[in-house]
Amino acid sequence: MSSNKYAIVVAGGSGSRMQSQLPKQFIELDGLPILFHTLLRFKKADESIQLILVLPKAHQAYWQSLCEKHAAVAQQVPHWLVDGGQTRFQSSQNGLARIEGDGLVSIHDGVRPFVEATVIQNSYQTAQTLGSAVVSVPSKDSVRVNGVAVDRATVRLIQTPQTFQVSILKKAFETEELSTFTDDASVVEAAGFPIHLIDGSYENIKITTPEDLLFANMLLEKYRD
Ligand SMILES: Nc1ccn([C@@H]2O[C@H](COP(=O)(O)OP(=O)(O)OP(=O)(O)O)[C@@H](O)[C@H]2O)c(=O)n1
Ligand SMILES: C[C@](O)(CO)[C@H](O)COP(=O)(O)O
Repeated sequence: MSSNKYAIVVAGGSGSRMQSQLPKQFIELDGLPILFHTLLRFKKADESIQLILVLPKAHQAYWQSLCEKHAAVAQQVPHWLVDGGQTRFQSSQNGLARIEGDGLVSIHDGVRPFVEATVIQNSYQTAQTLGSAVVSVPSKDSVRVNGVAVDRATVRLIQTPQTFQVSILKKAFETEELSTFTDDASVVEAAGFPIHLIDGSYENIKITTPEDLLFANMLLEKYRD
Protein backbone atom coordinates (compact mmCIF):
# COMPACT_ATOMS: atom_id res chain seq x y z
CA MET A 1 0.00 0.00 0.00
CA SER A 2 1.11 3.56 -0.68
CA SER A 3 2.62 5.33 2.33
CA ASN A 4 0.83 8.62 1.54
CA LYS A 5 -0.91 10.11 4.56
CA TYR A 6 -3.70 12.65 4.20
CA ALA A 7 -5.88 14.51 6.68
CA ILE A 8 -9.19 16.02 5.60
CA VAL A 9 -10.14 18.72 8.07
CA VAL A 10 -13.84 19.40 7.65
CA ALA A 11 -14.93 22.95 8.43
CA GLY A 12 -17.85 23.34 6.08
CA GLY A 13 -20.58 23.75 8.69
CA SER A 14 -22.54 26.85 9.67
CA GLY A 15 -22.00 26.55 13.43
CA SER A 16 -25.66 27.24 14.22
CA ARG A 17 -25.41 25.87 17.79
CA MET A 18 -22.60 28.30 18.64
CA GLN A 19 -24.88 31.27 17.89
CA SER A 20 -21.88 33.37 16.94
CA GLN A 21 -21.68 35.93 14.11
CA LEU A 22 -18.20 34.68 13.31
CA PRO A 23 -18.24 31.05 12.12
CA LYS A 24 -16.93 29.04 15.09
CA GLN A 25 -13.90 27.63 13.27
CA PHE A 26 -12.55 31.20 12.99
CA ILE A 27 -13.05 32.13 16.65
CA GLU A 28 -9.68 32.84 18.25
CA LEU A 29 -8.13 30.79 21.03
CA ASP A 30 -5.01 32.44 22.39
CA GLY A 31 -5.04 34.92 19.48
CA LEU A 32 -5.15 32.22 16.78
CA PRO A 33 -8.29 31.01 14.92
CA ILE A 34 -9.38 27.52 16.00
CA LEU A 35 -8.73 26.09 12.53
CA PHE A 36 -5.02 26.90 12.71
CA HIS A 37 -4.75 25.10 16.07
CA THR A 38 -6.36 22.03 14.51
CA LEU A 39 -4.18 22.02 11.38
CA LEU A 40 -1.03 22.48 13.50
CA ARG A 41 -1.94 19.43 15.61
CA PHE A 42 -1.74 17.21 12.51
CA LYS A 43 1.50 18.68 11.14
CA LYS A 44 3.13 18.46 14.57
CA ALA A 45 2.02 14.83 14.95
CA ASP A 46 3.52 13.87 11.59
CA GLU A 47 5.18 16.30 9.18
CA SER A 48 4.44 14.01 6.22
CA ILE A 49 0.65 14.37 6.53
CA GLN A 50 -0.83 16.22 3.55
CA LEU A 51 -3.62 18.53 4.66
CA ILE A 52 -6.92 19.09 2.87
CA LEU A 53 -9.11 21.82 4.33
CA VAL A 54 -12.83 21.81 3.50
CA LEU A 55 -14.42 25.25 3.80
CA PRO A 56 -17.62 26.76 2.37
CA LYS A 57 -16.93 28.84 -0.75
CA ALA A 58 -18.33 31.85 1.09
CA HIS A 59 -15.64 31.56 3.81
CA GLN A 60 -12.64 31.02 1.57
CA ALA A 61 -11.72 34.66 0.94
CA TYR A 62 -11.88 35.32 4.68
CA TRP A 63 -9.66 32.27 5.30
CA GLN A 64 -7.13 33.61 2.79
CA SER A 65 -7.07 36.90 4.68
CA LEU A 66 -6.47 34.99 7.93
CA CYS A 67 -3.62 33.09 6.27
CA GLU A 68 -2.05 36.42 5.33
CA LYS A 69 -2.59 37.82 8.83
CA HIS A 70 -1.07 34.71 10.47
CA ALA A 71 1.48 34.07 7.71
CA ALA A 72 4.13 32.52 9.98
CA VAL A 73 1.64 29.90 11.20
CA ALA A 74 0.00 29.44 7.80
CA GLN A 75 3.33 28.48 6.24
CA GLN A 76 3.66 25.64 8.77
CA VAL A 77 0.39 24.13 7.55
CA PRO A 78 0.35 24.11 3.74
CA HIS A 79 -2.97 22.72 2.55
CA TRP A 80 -5.31 22.25 -0.37
CA LEU A 81 -8.56 24.15 -0.07
CA VAL A 82 -11.74 22.30 -1.09
CA ASP A 83 -15.36 23.53 -1.23
CA GLY A 84 -17.66 22.55 1.64
CA GLY A 85 -20.87 20.64 0.97
CA GLN A 86 -24.45 21.06 2.20
CA THR A 87 -23.87 18.33 4.82
CA ARG A 88 -20.88 16.87 6.64
CA PHE A 89 -21.17 13.77 4.40
CA GLN A 90 -20.83 15.97 1.31
CA SER A 91 -17.93 17.91 2.83
CA SER A 92 -16.06 14.65 3.54
CA GLN A 93 -16.88 13.47 0.01
CA ASN A 94 -15.51 16.69 -1.52
CA GLY A 95 -12.29 16.36 0.50
CA LEU A 96 -11.91 12.73 -0.51
CA ALA A 97 -12.29 13.62 -4.20
CA ARG A 98 -9.07 15.65 -3.90
CA ILE A 99 -7.06 12.48 -3.15
CA GLU A 100 -5.52 10.55 -6.04
CA GLY A 101 -4.05 7.10 -5.45
CA ASP A 102 -4.04 5.06 -2.24
CA GLY A 103 -2.69 5.61 1.25
CA LEU A 104 -4.25 6.51 4.58
CA VAL A 105 -6.73 9.30 5.17
CA SER A 106 -7.88 10.76 8.44
CA ILE A 107 -11.04 12.84 8.61
CA HIS A 108 -11.14 15.29 11.48
CA ASP A 109 -13.54 17.99 12.65
CA GLY A 110 -11.99 21.43 12.18
CA VAL A 111 -13.42 22.35 15.57
CA ARG A 112 -11.55 19.69 17.57
CA PRO A 113 -8.32 21.62 18.17
CA PHE A 114 -7.15 19.63 21.22
CA VAL A 115 -6.52 16.25 19.61
CA GLU A 116 -3.24 14.83 20.94
CA ALA A 117 -0.31 13.84 18.69
CA THR A 118 -0.32 10.31 20.16
CA VAL A 119 -3.98 9.85 19.21
CA ILE A 120 -3.33 11.03 15.64
CA GLN A 121 -0.27 8.77 15.32
CA ASN A 122 -2.12 5.75 16.75
CA SER A 123 -5.01 6.31 14.36
CA TYR A 124 -2.74 6.11 11.29
CA GLN A 125 -0.86 3.09 12.68
CA THR A 126 -4.07 1.21 13.43
CA ALA A 127 -5.65 2.07 10.08
CA GLN A 128 -2.47 0.87 8.37
CA THR A 129 -2.86 -2.63 9.85
CA LEU A 130 -6.64 -2.92 10.34
CA GLY A 131 -8.08 -0.63 7.65
CA SER A 132 -9.84 1.73 10.05
CA ALA A 133 -9.30 3.54 13.34
CA VAL A 134 -12.05 5.52 15.00
CA VAL A 135 -11.27 7.51 18.12
CA SER A 136 -13.65 7.09 21.05
CA VAL A 137 -14.02 7.46 24.82
CA PRO A 138 -16.15 5.64 27.41
CA SER A 139 -19.26 7.43 28.67
CA LYS A 140 -18.76 9.00 32.10
CA ASP A 141 -22.52 9.44 32.56
CA SER A 142 -25.22 6.81 32.84
CA VAL A 143 -26.98 6.17 29.56
CA ARG A 144 -30.61 5.55 28.56
CA VAL A 145 -31.78 4.80 25.02
CA ASN A 146 -35.43 5.75 24.43
CA GLY A 147 -35.80 5.97 28.22
CA VAL A 148 -34.36 2.52 28.88
CA ALA A 149 -31.16 2.22 30.92
CA VAL A 150 -28.36 0.43 29.11
CA ASP A 151 -25.11 -0.98 30.41
CA ARG A 152 -22.78 2.00 30.27
CA ALA A 153 -19.80 -0.33 29.79
CA THR A 154 -21.11 -1.10 26.31
CA VAL A 155 -21.20 2.57 25.29
CA ARG A 156 -18.42 4.46 23.50
CA LEU A 157 -18.69 8.12 22.53
CA ILE A 158 -17.24 8.69 19.10
CA GLN A 159 -14.82 11.46 18.26
CA THR A 160 -12.54 12.29 15.37
CA PRO A 161 -10.01 11.66 13.87
CA GLN A 162 -11.46 8.72 11.98
CA THR A 163 -8.75 7.20 9.82
CA PHE A 164 -9.10 4.73 6.96
CA GLN A 165 -7.34 3.22 4.03
CA VAL A 166 -8.17 5.57 1.15
CA SER A 167 -9.50 2.72 -1.02
CA ILE A 168 -11.97 1.67 1.72
CA LEU A 169 -13.22 5.21 2.31
CA LYS A 170 -13.62 5.91 -1.41
CA LYS A 171 -15.61 2.71 -1.90
CA ALA A 172 -17.83 3.54 1.10
CA PHE A 173 -18.54 7.07 -0.12
CA GLU A 174 -19.86 5.83 -3.46
CA THR A 175 -23.22 5.39 -1.67
CA GLU A 176 -26.30 7.64 -1.44
CA GLU A 177 -26.32 9.75 1.71
CA LEU A 178 -28.47 8.54 4.64
CA SER A 179 -29.67 10.64 7.60
CA THR A 180 -27.96 8.12 9.90
CA PHE A 181 -24.53 9.11 8.57
CA THR A 182 -23.46 11.34 11.47
CA ASP A 183 -19.79 10.57 10.93
CA ASP A 184 -17.49 8.83 8.46
CA ALA A 185 -17.36 5.57 10.40
CA SER A 186 -21.11 5.11 9.90
CA VAL A 187 -20.62 5.45 6.13
CA VAL A 188 -17.78 2.90 6.13
CA GLU A 189 -19.73 0.47 8.31
CA ALA A 190 -22.82 0.72 6.09
CA ALA A 191 -20.62 -0.35 3.18
CA GLY A 192 -19.77 -3.55 5.08
CA PHE A 193 -16.28 -2.72 6.33
CA PRO A 194 -15.33 -3.31 9.99
CA ILE A 195 -14.75 -0.34 12.31
CA HIS A 196 -11.91 -0.50 14.84
CA LEU A 197 -12.26 1.76 17.85
CA ILE A 198 -9.18 3.25 19.50
CA ASP A 199 -8.86 5.36 22.62
CA GLY A 200 -9.33 9.10 22.40
CA SER A 201 -9.34 11.62 25.21
CA TYR A 202 -11.89 13.71 27.09
CA GLU A 203 -9.91 16.82 26.15
CA ASN A 204 -10.55 16.21 22.44
CA ILE A 205 -13.75 18.24 22.62
CA LYS A 206 -15.79 19.34 19.62
CA ILE A 207 -16.39 23.05 20.01
CA THR A 208 -20.12 23.12 19.39
CA THR A 209 -21.93 25.34 21.92
CA PRO A 210 -20.81 28.52 23.76
CA GLU A 211 -19.74 26.77 26.98
CA ASP A 212 -17.29 24.66 24.97
CA LEU A 213 -15.29 27.87 24.44
CA LEU A 214 -14.97 28.32 28.21
CA PHE A 215 -13.59 24.80 28.51
CA ALA A 216 -11.32 25.37 25.49
CA ASN A 217 -9.76 28.42 27.14
CA MET A 218 -9.20 26.42 30.34
CA LEU A 219 -7.44 23.71 28.35
CA LEU A 220 -5.18 26.30 26.72
CA GLU A 221 -4.34 27.65 30.14
CA LYS A 222 -3.40 24.15 31.31
CA TYR A 223 -0.86 23.69 28.49
CA ARG A 224 0.55 27.23 28.49
CA ASP A 225 4.27 27.07 29.27
N1 LIG B 1 -21.94 20.81 5.81
C1 LIG B 1 -21.04 20.58 6.78
C2 LIG B 1 -21.43 20.46 8.13
C3 LIG B 1 -20.44 20.27 9.10
N2 LIG B 1 -19.14 20.21 8.72
C4 LIG B 1 -18.08 20.12 9.73
O1 LIG B 1 -18.23 18.99 10.56
C5 LIG B 1 -17.69 19.29 11.84
C6 LIG B 1 -18.65 18.87 12.94
O2 LIG B 1 -19.87 19.52 12.73
P1 LIG B 1 -20.58 20.51 13.76
O3 LIG B 1 -19.82 20.69 14.99
O4 LIG B 1 -22.00 20.10 13.82
O5 LIG B 1 -20.45 21.88 12.97
P2 LIG B 1 -21.57 22.74 12.35
O6 LIG B 1 -22.38 21.95 11.38
O7 LIG B 1 -20.83 23.92 11.82
O8 LIG B 1 -22.42 23.17 13.64
P3 LIG B 1 -24.00 23.18 13.85
O9 LIG B 1 -24.44 21.74 13.70
O10 LIG B 1 -24.15 23.71 15.23
O11 LIG B 1 -24.58 24.08 12.81
C7 LIG B 1 -17.39 20.77 11.89
O12 LIG B 1 -15.99 20.95 11.83
C8 LIG B 1 -18.12 21.30 10.69
O13 LIG B 1 -17.52 22.44 10.11
C9 LIG B 1 -18.79 20.30 7.37
O14 LIG B 1 -17.60 20.23 7.05
N3 LIG B 1 -19.75 20.49 6.43
C1 LIG C 1 -18.11 13.33 13.65
C2 LIG C 1 -18.52 13.60 15.07
O1 LIG C 1 -17.72 14.63 15.61
C3 LIG C 1 -18.23 12.36 15.90
O2 LIG C 1 -18.62 12.58 17.20
C4 LIG C 1 -19.97 13.99 15.19
O3 LIG C 1 -20.78 12.95 14.78
C5 LIG C 1 -20.29 15.26 14.43
O4 LIG C 1 -21.64 15.60 14.67
P1 LIG C 1 -22.20 17.03 14.35
O5 LIG C 1 -23.66 17.01 14.65
O6 LIG C 1 -21.90 17.26 12.89
O7 LIG C 1 -21.48 17.97 15.24
